[in-house]
Amino acid sequence: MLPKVFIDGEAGTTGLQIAERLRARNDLELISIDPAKRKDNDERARLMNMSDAVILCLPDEAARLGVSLVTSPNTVIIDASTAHRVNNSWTYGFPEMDKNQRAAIRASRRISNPGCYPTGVIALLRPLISKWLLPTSWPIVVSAVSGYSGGGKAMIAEFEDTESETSTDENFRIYGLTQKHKHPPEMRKYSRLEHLPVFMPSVGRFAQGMIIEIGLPLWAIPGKPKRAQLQAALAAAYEGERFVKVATLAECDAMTGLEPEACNGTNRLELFVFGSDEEVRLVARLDNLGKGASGAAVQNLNISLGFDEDAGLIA
Ligand SMILES: NC(=O)C1=CN([C@@H]2O[C@H](COP(=O)(O)OP(=O)(O)OC[C@H]3O[C@@H](n4cnc5c(N)ncnc54)[C@H](OP(=O)(O)O)[C@@H]3O)[C@@H](O)[C@H]2O)C=CC1
Ligand SMILES: CC(=O)N[C@@H](CCC(=O)OP(=O)(O)O)C(=O)O
Repeated sequence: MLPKVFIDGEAGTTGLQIAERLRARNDLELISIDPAKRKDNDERARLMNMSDAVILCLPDEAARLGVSLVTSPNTVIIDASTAHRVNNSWTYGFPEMDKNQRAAIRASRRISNPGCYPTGVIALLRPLISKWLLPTSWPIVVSAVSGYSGGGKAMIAEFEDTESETSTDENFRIYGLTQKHKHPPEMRKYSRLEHLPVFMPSVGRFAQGMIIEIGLPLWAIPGKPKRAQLQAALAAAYEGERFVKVATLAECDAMTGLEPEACNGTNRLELFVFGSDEEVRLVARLDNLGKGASGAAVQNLNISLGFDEDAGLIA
């Protein structure tokens, strides 16, 4: 019998893209809820408990409630929301983060999908901190820009639907001005930082794709690490990984700019170390709906259910 997979929130931005990646597959059965019953808890519970895996693509509160509906001990939950990302009872669904992480994901029934921005931050910082090239106490400032699909259906309507009450004609804006964004605790925990990073997100008039940047004044860091050491640490950490690509220094030096949409439609995460031995710009690029959400959820599902890790995904 094929494993059954239920996406709760299938009609949302993340859910739709997961369904798109799974619908074409013949190695699993996708269970869909009658749209009229999508907020009926009895029906949700029935479908969840008959499934081998449930992917929650819901706002945080609805995701917490969704988890409480799962009583079957065999059902794996992959939660795309922020609700359980720093909860020690859950496994963080970032397989490339650590050599043991895949095995942890495979053994777990509660997997929390990483946030889109934290995916870039953790991918850049964790190897540098692990190799002692950056002290855990270093003050980190993260600047980032996302496409507007990052804000889900509501933000898509803001940018695309001129009839919407919240319709905007802005092309770009910074946000998260109070430093209360939901992502810094996750960035701190899995990068192994002592302090919360300062987080400076922004959104632009393009649907999908994102860039995350961290500037490091190497001259000020104890031990004065060289740019090549940083690049080598990243390249070593992700050697052999099909979805994480670390640019060589020559590739970085040949570039004069970087746009955020190049990974769209893929599950790729690209990492760059620009600059000199004095100052570097660490950069991550990904599709917020690819490795930042839906692609990552499918990758975790594949690991959890024992499929090829890249089934349904584009590297
Ligand atoms: N968009 C992105 O780039 C990313 C999103 N995520 C996370 O994924 C989750 C979903 O986000 P996204 O897809 O963007 O959001 P959307 O707003 O696009 O979709 C959310 C879906 O959840 C449904 N929903 C809301 N409340 C309930 C409820 N109580 N019971 C059942 N269904 C409900 C909505 O139904 P309806 O609107 O029809 O009522 C909608 O279909 C969020 O936690 C988000 O943080 C994670 C990484 C990136
Ligand atoms: C442009 C925009 O608004 N982006 C969202 C991030 C996407 C998201 O929903 O966050 P998760 O990755 O944690 O689920 C935000 O900043 O809240």
